[in-house]
Amino acid sequence: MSKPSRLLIAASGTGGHLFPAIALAEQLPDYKIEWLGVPNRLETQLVPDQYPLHTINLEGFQQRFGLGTLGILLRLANSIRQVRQLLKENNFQGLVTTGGYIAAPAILAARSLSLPVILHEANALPGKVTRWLSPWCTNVAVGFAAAENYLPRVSTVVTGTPVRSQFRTPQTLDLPIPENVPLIVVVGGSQGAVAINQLVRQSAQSWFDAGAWIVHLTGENDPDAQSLQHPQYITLPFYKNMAGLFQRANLAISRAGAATLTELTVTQTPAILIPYPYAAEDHQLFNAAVLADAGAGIVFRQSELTPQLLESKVLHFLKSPLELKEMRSRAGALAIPDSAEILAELVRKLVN
Ligand SMILES: CC(=O)N[C@H]1[C@@H](OP(=O)(O)OP(=O)(O)OC[C@H]2O[C@@H](n3ccc(=O)[nH]c3=O)[C@H](O)[C@@H]2O)O[C@H](CO)[C@@H](O)[C@@H]1O
Repeated sequence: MSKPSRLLIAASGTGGHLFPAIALAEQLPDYKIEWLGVPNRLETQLVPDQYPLHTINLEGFQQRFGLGTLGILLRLANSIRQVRQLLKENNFQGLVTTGGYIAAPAILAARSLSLPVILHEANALPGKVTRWLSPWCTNVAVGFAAAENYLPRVSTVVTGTPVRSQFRTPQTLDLPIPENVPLIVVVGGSQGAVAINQLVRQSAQSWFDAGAWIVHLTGENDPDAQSLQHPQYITLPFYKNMAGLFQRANLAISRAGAATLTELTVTQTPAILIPYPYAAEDHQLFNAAVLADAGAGIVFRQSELTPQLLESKVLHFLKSPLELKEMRSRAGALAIPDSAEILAELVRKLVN
């Protein structure tokens, strides 16, 4: 039997970068996969035990201020050297990355060794590293077709963004929610969103009065997370079974990270989207526009959204099941549920 191919996956920082990479890795059980991340981010908790995690220190390189261009270049050169050494010592045959800062040294190191690189960009407005370095990659896959407009010199393929396998089969929900009540899920990306949490807590009473239940994923950093108590209200800092939750939900109130939006299309969950206003280059607004333009959701900028406006919009949806049904099917029309397999196929072609 031939030896398994060795693949390095560089994905780091947030759930939005990690979950799609984990979903892809799940489709490559015959590969010897190892992970590249940084020491103090979510990968130390989320990367499954079967993938050894190597870390490099990107501090300084990630800071926008403080270091001059020369400082940043020196850091980058140092990171590239570390990744090159890792790739050579372990005889990796290729690299997959989901973008972000970790992608810069990873792509440059792998290409300097002539290894194939597959870059997956989940956002509708590709990040800076993707825009700068995609011409160097062997293959560039995008989650949303809109991203292709920003990568004019690159040949890209629209693969969608991989979702964890649970999203594609019906999941049971281990939360005590009655069967026939409308369910609203509130989620602020993998870190939670304090501003959305506050808006929701101020608006929720009339949704309870209308019979709705709320599952509110607050993130770990909300000091007031426990301030609202109600029999129809479940609050958790983080929840693993997002597939079960989105499948059951009638409506989501959410930030507009690419991974979450992709999941919402796969589970066909209508959404009120409130893009994170401080995201790099306002990229969440571009993601949200993809769903809004397709009629799968509506978008509010955080600055224009008052508790009253949110309250009345949700009440409107709770009274309009037909409208929600149409939004569900429009969300479904955007979905590429087998994105992980499509990307895995690409990996098999290039890394062997
Ligand atoms: C603030 C910021 O810049 N965030 C970016 C970050 O995503 P960030 O991680 O903030 O957000 P995403 O929405 O893309 O992904 C969140 C992921 O965490 C999961 N989840 C969330 C809460 C929870 O309780 N349990 C759980 O499992 C979601 O199901 C999803 O898979 O990378 C994304 C992909 O490049 C970008 O589109 C986002 O804009």
